[in-house]
Amino acid sequence: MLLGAIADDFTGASDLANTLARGGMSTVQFVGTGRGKTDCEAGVVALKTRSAPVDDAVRQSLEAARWLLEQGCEQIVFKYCSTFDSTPSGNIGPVAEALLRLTGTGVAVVCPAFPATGRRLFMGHLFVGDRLLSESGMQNHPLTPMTDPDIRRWLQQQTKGEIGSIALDVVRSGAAALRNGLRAELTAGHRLVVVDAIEDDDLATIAAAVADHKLVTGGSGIAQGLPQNFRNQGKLSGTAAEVPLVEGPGVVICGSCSTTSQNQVACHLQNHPGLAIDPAVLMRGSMSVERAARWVEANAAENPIVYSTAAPEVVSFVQQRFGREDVAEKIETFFGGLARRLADAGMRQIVVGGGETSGAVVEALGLKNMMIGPEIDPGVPVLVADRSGPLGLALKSGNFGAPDFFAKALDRIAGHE
Ligand SMILES: Nc1ncnc2c1ncn2[C@@H]1O[C@H](COP(=O)(O)OP(=O)(O)O)[C@@H](O)[C@H]1O
Ligand SMILES: O=C(O)[C@@H](O)C(=O)COP(=O)(O)O
Repeated sequence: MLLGAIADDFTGASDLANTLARGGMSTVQFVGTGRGKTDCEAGVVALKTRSAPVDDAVRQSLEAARWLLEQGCEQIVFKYCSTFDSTPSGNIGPVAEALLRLTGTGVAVVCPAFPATGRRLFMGHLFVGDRLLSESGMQNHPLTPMTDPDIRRWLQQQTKGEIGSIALDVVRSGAAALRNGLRAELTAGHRLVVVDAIEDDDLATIAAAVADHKLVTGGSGIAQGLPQNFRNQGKLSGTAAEVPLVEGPGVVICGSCSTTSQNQVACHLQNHPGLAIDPAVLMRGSMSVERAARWVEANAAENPIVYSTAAPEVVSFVQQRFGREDVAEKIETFFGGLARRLADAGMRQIVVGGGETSGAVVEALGLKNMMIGPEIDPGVPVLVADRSGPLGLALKSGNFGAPDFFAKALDRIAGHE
């Protein structure tokens, strides 16, 4: 393994794995460490640490990094969300600082930009499309409401060290100027440096500037140029793994409440049967995995959807009543159990909406690793795992994908255009 990545959630991991695979590195997404096939050029370890307690997130990330370094990785990427999902008390800052120490790195870039999905960083401020992050809908996220678009200020609340920043004009001056800028930041005692990027070319410049950095942090955009660094050194084989097609039956599970997911759920419901999961009903114990599974099986021929997706006011009402973490855990456990019950009974395609939800589903399925198939929409590939035969998956970030993503994902897993 040449490049090792640690992703703080499962949709983020598949987003990054997709970028590295498209960049020409043979890539595997691991669920936890030390398991399954390691003969790849890039390994992405998917963790579910985005909303975990800080100490837990740091411990798991360090364990993953140590394992990747043992596999021979020359560079470690810490992948977080392109909308910088975190709270003022963590976890991006503490994990990044712990990885700086572990890898003996002086300075690392911080860049969540992902222009293909509208995430652009200018003067340290993050935009989603034409809106500041804090007006993009992300301010209503159920677990990590992003209420400040200034990434320097947000990250500063999470770290012990002082945060540096490099503006777009330095990036546009080229990789050498950026390297000098990073050195100056290090001299000033800034070891995590927020770097502007608004176009793919900016990301390519940043990637070239950090070719010899042991640690790189960012969204998946930052990884677009990294395979080229290894190619320049003649280290890539140029061979990609064959990923099998997987025919149905299929189901969609959505626990994301983002604006994008709300539209995608509504779109899928126009032509497919749906089962809405009311968290209050779940909390009272009046809906069981078995009941939902029977409903899915009765509708299996029509690619049904099971979802807890709801509007912000509905989400905050139920959170006030039962507690934010308790509700999230109940829903995630339910969806994990549902996926396992369905896969045990022969479901071969599972499309999931939401990062935490995807983590719960993949962990409940007990998968070891996943091969990376074709891209469905920017940032979301087909994944194929082995679970008594091939199991086709798509793990969709809450904010990614076209309105018809769910139907398209099921088609793509089966190899239908
Ligand atoms: N109706 C709801 N009310 C409250 N919380 C919900 C509801 N539906 C889902 N959740 C929780 O909200 C979180 C959504 O996070 P996630 O799955 O990561 O989606 P996203 O990718 O949009 O961030 C999960 O923990 C999920 O269990
Ligand atoms: O960087 C991104 O936006 C995604 O890769 C990602 O991390 C998705 O997280 P969720 O929106 O929580 O699914």
